[in-house]
Amino acid sequence: MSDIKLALLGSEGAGKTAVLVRFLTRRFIGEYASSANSLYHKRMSIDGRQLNLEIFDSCSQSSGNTCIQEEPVNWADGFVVVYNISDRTSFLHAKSVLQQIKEAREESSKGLVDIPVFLVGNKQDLCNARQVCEEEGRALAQEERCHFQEVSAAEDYLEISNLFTKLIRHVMDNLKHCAGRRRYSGSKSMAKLINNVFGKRRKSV
Ligand SMILES: Nc1nc2c(ncn2[C@@H]2O[C@H](COP(=O)(O)OP(=O)(O)OP(=O)(O)O)[C@@H](O)[C@H]2O)c(=O)[nH]1
Repeated sequence: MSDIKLALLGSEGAGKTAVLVRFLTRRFIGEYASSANSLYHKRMSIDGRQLNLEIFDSCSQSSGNTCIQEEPVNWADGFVVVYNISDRTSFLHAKSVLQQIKEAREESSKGLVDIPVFLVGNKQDLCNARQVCEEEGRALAQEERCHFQEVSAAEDYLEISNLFTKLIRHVMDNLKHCAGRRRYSGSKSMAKLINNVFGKRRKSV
């Protein structure tokens, strides 16, 4: 059984929880009362391999209290960075998060290890209020060497499921590639990035 750890990052209201809940339950729940970071657990099978998935969902309204007991820098094996296509500020925030991940990655691995990242433009159903065009999202993803997909947590299940599957496959390949080496060395900025968003609440779906 492989352990795969993912973290969802993005600005307040971008739809991180909605995207994640869609993936985990196939359902869209309009409102989430959460005001804390959450850790979701799911067992699943991909390509015949059993996986123990842990997904950290950061909450922008959490007090930001920090520190997991284990070394935080080793925590996430992959990231999903979510913005809202009808909110340019959330896109700029996603851009800054991608840059932080990139810096942390460069610092921790000297470019040897790529941490898989998916940039997700959510709320595609609100295209009449669109503030970020799809090409901008794709261009940013190219610049930051990550995957890109626009979705609607409100309307899509398949696309969201496919994007998580793609990310998880990429993480599995990456972990195979890193086997025998230390996954990521101690990077202060990666620790800071995770620490900034990590809380201890746990949820099982
Ligand atoms: N129209 C539309 N609304 C969405 C979609 N995804 C999420 N929402 C709504 O956007 C609001 C915020 O969604 P959340 O999933 O709570 O966003 P979040 O990024 O987890 O927000 P924080 O927990 O505050 O960081 C909620 O009212 C959702 O119903 C979508 O694809 N389309």
